[in-house]
Amino acid sequence: MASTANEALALADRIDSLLSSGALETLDAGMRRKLSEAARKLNLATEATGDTVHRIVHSPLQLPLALVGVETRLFEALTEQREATNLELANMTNVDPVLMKRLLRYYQSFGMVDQPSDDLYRVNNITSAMVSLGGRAGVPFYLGTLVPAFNALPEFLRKTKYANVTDGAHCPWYLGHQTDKQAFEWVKERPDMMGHFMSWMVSQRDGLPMFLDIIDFEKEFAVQEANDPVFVDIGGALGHQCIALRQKHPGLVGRIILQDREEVIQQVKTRPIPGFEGIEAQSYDFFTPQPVKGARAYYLRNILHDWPDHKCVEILKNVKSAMTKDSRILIDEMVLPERGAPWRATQLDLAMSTCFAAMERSRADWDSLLGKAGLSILKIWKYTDQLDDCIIVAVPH
Ligand SMILES: C[S@@+](CC[C@H](N)C(=O)[O-])C[C@H]1O[C@@H](n2cnc3c(N)ncnc32)[C@H](O)[C@@H]1O
Repeated sequence: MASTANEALALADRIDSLLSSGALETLDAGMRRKLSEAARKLNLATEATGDTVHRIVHSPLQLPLALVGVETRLFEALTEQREATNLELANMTNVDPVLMKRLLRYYQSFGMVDQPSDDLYRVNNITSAMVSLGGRAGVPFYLGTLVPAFNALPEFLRKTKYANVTDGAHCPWYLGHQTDKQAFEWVKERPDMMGHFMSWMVSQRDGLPMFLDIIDFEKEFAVQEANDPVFVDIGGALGHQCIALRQKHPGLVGRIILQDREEVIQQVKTRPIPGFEGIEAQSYDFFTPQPVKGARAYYLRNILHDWPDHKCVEILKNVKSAMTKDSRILIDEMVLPERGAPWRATQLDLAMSTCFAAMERSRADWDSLLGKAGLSILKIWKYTDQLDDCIIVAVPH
């Protein structure tokens, strides 16, 4: 007992000295993650009951307060200045200094800024994350679009007697927003949310490996003729994955084609993101037959997780109708493990359920879904631990 207490005390001291040494910044991403996950588990395993309850009941404050920091440009100002006093930050953001002090007190207590002395605040890794494209887009997008649906989840489940949510026309989304519009239709009518949604699609996996890091696409999926479609990104948003492919393999032979809803393709055509040159953009509804025939790779990233099984079968059958013998479907999605699924994955699973009556899937779920669409899995390449993201290569039986 005494030795465990001594070990724990020594560990706490070592953590304190590591934090104050500045040495953490020299660690690579893998080591930082290992440490972060270990600390997270330790934190939860040692949390006192009162702290747990207060952390959870006040958790709905964190996202709105993050939005205040984003909208006032407080995080941006601190990132630019590296460190600043309360009054300097209040002046830079036009926030009442008394309110600013209270906000900063909250942010430092949640590790969102550092406070090296009584009246000095310093940027840290969390402040920088809030200034990244993901922070600037994800924070307002989640608060405006997903949170009302999240809040309706308990009432919805109570009313449906805790049945699994599988009907895209009847899920907490509609109750939370008091709307009859499906989520993509609702977002389409709100240009600010549409802008955040698209930026979030571009940035939500920033800092993680991508499928092109583990697959030599040019070697695996080459075509001979410049006119042959080599990569069709179905529901590819602004085309960031097409651009990544072009940048990774500048000499890749064949057409790279982005497909998405009309309003998204309009944005791509009028305001393309950098690097889109040479990529084709096509409006296409994936609930209709695929117009590009015989492509080498039909790629769907985070598409099927937006839809319940019966709708995914429709989408997949539409791809299948265009495939020739060399065509492959590349599904870029999570394959959830049966045990110990990562937190970034489980929260997305329930977010998909709440907004779309959809889900993240395990290997058994994928086998069952693809079987219903007349497809089999040829191979699965896993490329992230944080979310168990994989490329599932599927072909007709
Ligand atoms: C979750 S996002 C994924 C975007 C992109 N594949 C990625 O991984 O970043 C879903 C995408 O599907 C598109 N989408 C939704 N319904 C569609 C439909 N019926 N036909 C084509 N695209 C659709 C959306 O506009 C959005 O870009």
